[in-house]
Amino acid sequence: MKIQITPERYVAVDDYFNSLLLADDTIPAKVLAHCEAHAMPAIQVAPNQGKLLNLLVRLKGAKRILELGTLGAYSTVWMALGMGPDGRLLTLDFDENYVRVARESLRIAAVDDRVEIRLGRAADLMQALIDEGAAPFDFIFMDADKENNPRYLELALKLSAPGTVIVADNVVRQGQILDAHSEGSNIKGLRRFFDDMAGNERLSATAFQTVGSKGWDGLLIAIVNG
Ligand SMILES: C[S@@+](CC[C@H](N)C(=O)[O-])C[C@H]1O[C@@H](n2cnc3c(N)ncnc32)[C@H](O)[C@@H]1O
Repeated sequence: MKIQITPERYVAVDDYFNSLLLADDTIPAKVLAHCEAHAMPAIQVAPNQGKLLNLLVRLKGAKRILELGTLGAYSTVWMALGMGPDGRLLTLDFDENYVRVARESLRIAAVDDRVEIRLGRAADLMQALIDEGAAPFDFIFMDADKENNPRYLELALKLSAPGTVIVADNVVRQGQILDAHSEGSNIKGLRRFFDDMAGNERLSATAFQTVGSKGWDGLLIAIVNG
């Protein structure tokens, strides 16, 4: 039998896995429904990627998490549920309307006691954390504008310690990452980000492609070396 590889088939495989493996994850599902009801752009992580973040947080035993790019707090909630009640998560976004929806998401998920949202430009807020001598984070999820990823990496390293895990979303962008001559600011930013990763002895990293409901994209996962 010749198997047809189609976008629909990738989505069907995700649906199959999610129906079995995410069936008990009812809280993030409620948060996603809340985001959809408020017409948030559907640019949040896919459910199986949210679960991956949750598992990575648990594998790491992360108790201090920084997120760049909150949107409706869907990924935030997945990570907050993974770190448990004694963890603290700080998430940054510059869009007041998104933050309003996100605050409600945190209440729906009952994690508002352990998650703080700061409103502003991610780079400015990260610099403020450095200036105030914030303790290192043990997990950093980069999911704001990709144009500034090189700057975010530089700042993230100042907010890290050996063992800090850094995850970055949307690093494939339908394969556009291969376009060395792209004029797109996001692709330029991502390509510089990969160059900076590659040339940095403090980091060990890998990246992989994802397909499914979010199209063809990918994640990068890195650890700060000891
Ligand atoms: C892809 S969405 C985040 C999705 C979210 N992490 C999730 O998976 O549920 C990107 C978010 O980054 C925010 N953003 C973009 N540029 C930013 C910047 N320079 N500073 C702060 N937030 C920014 C946008 O407002 C948007 O909410």
